[in-house]
Amino acid sequence: MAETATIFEVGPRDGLQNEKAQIATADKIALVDMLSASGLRKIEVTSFVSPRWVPQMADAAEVMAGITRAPGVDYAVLTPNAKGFEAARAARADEIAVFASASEGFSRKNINCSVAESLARFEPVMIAALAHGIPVRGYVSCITHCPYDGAVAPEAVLDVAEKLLAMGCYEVSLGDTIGAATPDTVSALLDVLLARIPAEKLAGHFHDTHGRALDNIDVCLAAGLRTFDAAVGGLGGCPYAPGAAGNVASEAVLGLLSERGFDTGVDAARLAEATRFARSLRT
Ligand SMILES: CC(=O)SCCNC(=O)CCNC(=O)[C@H](O)C(C)(C)COP(=O)(O)OP(=O)(O)OC[C@H]1O[C@@H](n2cnc3c(N)ncnc32)[C@H](O)[C@@H]1OP(=O)(O)O
Ligand SMILES: CC(=O)CC(=O)O
Repeated sequence: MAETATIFEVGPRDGLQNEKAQIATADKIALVDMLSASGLRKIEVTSFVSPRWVPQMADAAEVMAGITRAPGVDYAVLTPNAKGFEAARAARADEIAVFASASEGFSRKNINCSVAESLARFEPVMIAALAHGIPVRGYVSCITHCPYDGAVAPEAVLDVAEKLLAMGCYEVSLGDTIGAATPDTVSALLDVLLARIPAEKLAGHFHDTHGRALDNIDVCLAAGLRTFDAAVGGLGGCPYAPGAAGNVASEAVLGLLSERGFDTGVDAARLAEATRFARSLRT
């Protein structure tokens, strides 16, 4: 029997958050429903962040209320603080994600605080989420490069990842926020991380700015990681990371994982329908 791997679909959130023109709430809902029908088991739907900071996600509650929940699918949302968590809980998110950075420059630009302050802010979110039985995923952005501070040391990533796991995150997703990672830098990072963290606690989150995302995923696969974030149609970018291009496309990750013999449970034809629709939403 084939070994399983997970595609964590982030298109409706990471993919759409950077679109300049406001995308209709109904279209966002339709996209999530198409993704649900494709067999994906993890879908990051939206983020409960400040609408001043990310106007595209201002309709988070409406999107969550409008989607048709498929059995067996976890619908995830980003929550940067307690206010975001309360909104996520009200919206019946199946899981939430807190997001930190390995670099100070990006942390300040993205969430207006230092890395240490962000972790302190996540503490009450974690406590509340775990008390309500809501699993929490952690992100570490800028795993090899920061658009403001330059190269990032693997030890800085390890420090934040270990703190997120110690707080209670079930998994940490390693964000190559501006798509600057290469197989060599990913390999060097994993050498440091895997000496302290089991591979099943880590996920890869690659942007494809320089066309290296699939090569980087291959390195992660060889190291034992089995969960990869991706955005349908290669949508994506981050409003606070100049140079961040789209996330690696879900359909490309599906192709790679299938080629490598992994079972993802995703129906390629259904995903292709969602891909066409996602591309039509690009502004
Ligand atoms: C790599 C990636 O893709 S990461 C994801 C993309 N980036 C993002 O989503 C950026 C998210 N960042 C943010 O939302 C903001 O930086 C914050 C909320 C974390 C911090 O911003 P600050 O301005 O420092 O927040 P602060 O706590 O001072 O509150 C300011 C205002 O925002 C509101 N606010 C704070 N948090 C939230 C929230 N989660 N949801 C909605 N509104 C919020 C406050 O109520 C307050 O509103 P008011 O001025 O009307 O009173
Ligand atoms: C939160 C994210 O979206 C991760 C990243 O790209 O750094």
